[in-house]
Amino acid sequence: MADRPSDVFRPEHPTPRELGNLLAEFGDVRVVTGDVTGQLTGVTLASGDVRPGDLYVGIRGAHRHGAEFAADAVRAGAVAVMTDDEGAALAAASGVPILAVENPRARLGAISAWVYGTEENPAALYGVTGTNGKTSTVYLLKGILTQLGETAGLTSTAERHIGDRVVTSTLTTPEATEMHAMLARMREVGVTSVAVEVSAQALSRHRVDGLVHDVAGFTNLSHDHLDDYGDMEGYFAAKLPLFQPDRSRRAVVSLDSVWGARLVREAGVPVTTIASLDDAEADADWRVVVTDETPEYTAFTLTARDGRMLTTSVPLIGRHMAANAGLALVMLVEGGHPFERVADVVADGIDAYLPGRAERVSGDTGPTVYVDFGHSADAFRSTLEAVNRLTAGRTIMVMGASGDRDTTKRHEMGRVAADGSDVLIVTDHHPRFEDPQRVRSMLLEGVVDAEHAPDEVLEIVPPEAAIRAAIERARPGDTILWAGPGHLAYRDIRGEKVPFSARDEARAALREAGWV
Ligand SMILES: CC(=O)N[C@H]1[C@@H](OP(=O)(O)OP(=O)(O)OC[C@H]2O[C@@H](n3ccc(=O)[nH]c3=O)[C@H](O)[C@@H]2O)O[C@H](CO)[C@@H](O)[C@@H]1O[C@H](C)C(=O)N[C@@H](C)C(=O)N[C@H](CCC(=O)O)C(=O)O
Repeated sequence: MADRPSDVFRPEHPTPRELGNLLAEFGDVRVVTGDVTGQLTGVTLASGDVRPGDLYVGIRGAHRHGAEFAADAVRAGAVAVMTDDEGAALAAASGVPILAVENPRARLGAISAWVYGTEENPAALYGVTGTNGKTSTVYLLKGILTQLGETAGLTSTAERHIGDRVVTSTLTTPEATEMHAMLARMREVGVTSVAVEVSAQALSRHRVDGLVHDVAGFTNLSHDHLDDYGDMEGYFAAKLPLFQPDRSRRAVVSLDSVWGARLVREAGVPVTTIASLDDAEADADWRVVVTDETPEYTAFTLTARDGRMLTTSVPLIGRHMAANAGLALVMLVEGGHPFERVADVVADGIDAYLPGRAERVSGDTGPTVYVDFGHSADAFRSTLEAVNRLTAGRTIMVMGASGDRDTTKRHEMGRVAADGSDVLIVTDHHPRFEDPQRVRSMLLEGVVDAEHAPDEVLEIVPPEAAIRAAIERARPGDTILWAGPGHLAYRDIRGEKVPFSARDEARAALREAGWV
């Protein structure tokens, strides 16, 4: 079978379900046409991903109605189509039974869980949400779980790990159809715990329906995605459902952002709290205190209110990474791992590799270069603070912002970037369909409002030229922070995914400059 991401999301030995039983199980699903006999072995939302035996679900999207692709799905082996009334008309000629339900997207989680038998999932689920630090926390969870001797799975913005298979992600949180298929596959390969990165969009769009997390974790909340949610209240409201009993059994909430205390008040499950910032709420149940910072690692202690304490480190820069690691550790303790055992396995440090998260791409000579995924003012602030503490020379920042996404955050991103850097190079990231010049101008307007003026502010495109300009200016002892592109292997330019890796580009530029 072709090695495409959707293949590893599938169980290899699915238990067939009778199509007729689906109707008995889900009383709101109606038969529009056809004879509902036959068996289902999968369910999918995308015609290109259909496998023989699938139920194809056609939903109305932002651009198309999925039912328009019912005939393609049937050619690929779909045995039935489920859609809404509008879709039923579009799919009428597909030649397989057509089922209708009022809001198919809202039923996807339950139906996928039924098809793949994941209602009773044997693996422990650890779900992480928040604006920044979600991806890092799920990688740290996986790292610590592995140190604890578990077979851990992971789903994140960067990658999905299913047993020893690693595939690159498209969405942060997969659609419910893929999520349940992936959990079924993980069960087949003996995964015992799964770290799940849960985006606000995933909660709003029913992508994690049918999942009950053993522990839900909250990192922080700051300005992002307001194009989707209007204001911070709306954004917070989108995250809140993860902390209700139908989605989680218990929660660990960081008090490092003001929204943490609010979440503690509004969560519907038992909550344990953690804090790492000096000015964060004083009476957290757990506290992270950074004891040492180097360009290679951040060491910290994690102390409980009752005096239990562990000492460990993360192979990453920044106090925010210690905060993420503390959250992961407490989530595991809340998930039932004895504290003493957790403390023991991490005593020599947490073993985790995070692709494109403050990832050091430089060698031992020349300037230090990190590539990071941070794309909010708050993320810039945390990483720049770490870089400035660790840099003897100058801090050179290369940054851009995504086109066709929340424009209101750009001003603050520009301001924070200028405040924290000695040389600032504004470049392009994913323009999508937006004029990249407009994106840069909005960032530069923020730069003008900064309290601290960098020695140099440059606007350089394309990003290949921007990183070379940064390296040209850098001397040993300086640090270059390239924020935004992270692990990604493409740039989205007018809807086309143009191959591009900031990590490879930075390494190539360092080689050209003779530093490696
Ligand atoms: C705004 C949004 O969420 N869009 C998602 C949506 O796309 P859409 O509504 O445009 O879909 P569409 O093109 O109209 O197609 C409608 C239906 O027809 C199907 N179709 C379409 C064409 C075809 O040939 N065959 C076919 O079956 C599609 O699979 C879909 O089910 O449904 C698609 C299929 O599942 C998603 O890939 C797509 O996510 C896009 C890529 C996206 O960028 N989403 C972002 C906003 C997002 O969800 N981000 C979050 C958070 C990131 C973060 O943490 O910062 C995430 O979890 O990734």
